[in-house]
Formats: sequence, structure tokens, C-alpha cells
Amino acid sequence: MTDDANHALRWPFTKGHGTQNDFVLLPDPDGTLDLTPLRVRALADRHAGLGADGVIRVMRTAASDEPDVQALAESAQWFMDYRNADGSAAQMCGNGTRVFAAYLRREGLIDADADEFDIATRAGVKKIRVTADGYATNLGPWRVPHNEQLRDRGFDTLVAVRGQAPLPALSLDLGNPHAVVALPETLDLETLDLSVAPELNPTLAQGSNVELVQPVGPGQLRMRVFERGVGETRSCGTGAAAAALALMLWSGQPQENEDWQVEVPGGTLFVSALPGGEVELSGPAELVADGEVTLVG
Ligand SMILES: N[C@@H](CCC[C@H](N)C(=O)O)C(=O)O
Repeated sequence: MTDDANHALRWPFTKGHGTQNDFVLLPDPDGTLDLTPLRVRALADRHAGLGADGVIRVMRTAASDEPDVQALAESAQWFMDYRNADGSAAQMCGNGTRVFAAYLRREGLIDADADEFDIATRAGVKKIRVTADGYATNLGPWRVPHNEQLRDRGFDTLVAVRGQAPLPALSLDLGNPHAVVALPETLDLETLDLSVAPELNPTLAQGSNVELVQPVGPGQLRMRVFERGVGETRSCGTGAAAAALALMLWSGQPQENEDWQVEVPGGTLFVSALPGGEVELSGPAELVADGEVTLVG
């Protein structure tokens, strides 16, 4: 964390991923770093930077200048300040919570013997549980924001993927927004064009993540995702939870402890409907590199 003769700011980083949804983590316990959108975009750039789907600033919750986050300081010591690759701030990142948790443990920032601990996010406090092969995050309560339309149809939005007729989708709120598209069997999930953002009708002012899903068998689905603020990614944890919940809703109500296995291009995630209308996401978290980077701007 030094200013050299050219006033370039050098900062330590860790690179990590969860089912290949990858992140640059920046330790900033006291919130002294000016993490501008320009700096985030430069870090996330896959050709001129470190490359990542998102940037996670690791800071003390009490050090945040966001009043809604600061209010969580008594419940969770560490805040996952999540930014999309385009520099925008997001409320939540399911895969990010596991990688954040792995970092906190490795760095000794939480009790190494604690198998459960809380972290703060812009979508509230989330409970993390250490599992045999990674971490499980209780993503908390989920919502169907357009419930009136859902009552009649099970779908509330049309989503047009490039080159395809619009398809019906269901909006779900996992702290961040999702539109889940049920792909007909006649469409090949692998070859759909996600090089540009699918168009939503009606549009959402805050934008949305879009999941294309196909059931594979009982309790198992395949998914591709176009993330708000990023583009197509190889995995999205909140998206996997939204996809599993949509499939549960389309076939009735989610049953307590109903489990789904979600296959994404970057690996496998697990989603469980918890009692009380909450949902848990579990999967691996890897920390793959550490170093120092020059921050631009
Ligand atoms: N990849 C994340 C979601 C990251 C935020 C998203 N792009 C948004 O803007 O809401 C996940 O694993 O949930």
C-alpha cells in the first residue's frame, strides 16, 4: 500500500474463484482505499488487468461509509464490498461469499476454529457454514417481486436472447435481481448466444441477472447465466439459487429441505430450500494467487 515515485498506488491482492466465477480480493480493513469504478474496471480487465468477474474489498463493517452497511457492524465484523467488473456495486454475490469466507479464514480474520460465522453484505448479514468441500451460505429470504402476475401464470417477464423469440421468465429477488428463463427442450442451452445482454420486457431500472435453465432430472438442472454488470460468467451463486427456486415454484411450492444440484459451465453448486422461506447455497471456494498490483486512476 505505497505511493511510488510515479504516484502509482501499489496494493496487495488475492485472486480466487468459486466454480470459476472469479474475483480479485483487496484487503482494506479500514476503508482507506478509493475504489473507483475506473480502478475496478482496470483490475477486472482480462487483457490489461488481473482479470475477474468481480472485485471484493475486504473491509471492517464499521469502516463502511454506507449507513445501511454500518448498521450491521454489531452482527458481523467483516463486510464483503462487492463490485461487478463494470465498476458497479452489487448487493450480493453468492459465489463471492464463499471465496470471501475462505479468505477471512486463511488470513486469520475470524476464529480458525469457528465452523459458522456471519459476514455483512449490502443485502444484509449472511451466515456462513464450513462444509467438507467448501462453504455453505444461507442467502436468507428470497422473494418473487411480481407476485400478482405469478399467481396467474408462473411467469412475469419476457426475455429475448439474441437470435431467439422472447421466452417467458420469472423474476426472483435473492438480495439482487434475477430473471429465470425456462428453456424449452427444443433449444440447445450450449449454443445460445449470450455474447450480448438478453433483453427484458418489462425492463428493470436496476437491471437484472438472467439465468437460462433446463431440468436434467429430479433435483438437477443445467444453467447458463448472463450477469448484470459483467456479461456471461461461468457460474453465479445467487443465480443458481434463483434457478432452483424457480423450478421448485413451477412444480408447486418449494418444500423444506428440497435439494437441487446446479450444473454450470464452471462446476457444480448445491441449493437447499431451508425452513422459513430461506435458501442455502453451497460449493467450493479456491484462493489461487497472491501478489501486489498497481491501481490506476
Ligand atoms: N456472481 C454473483 C453475483 C454477482 C452480482 C451480480 N452480477 C449483480 O449485479 O447482481 C453470484 O455468485 O451470486
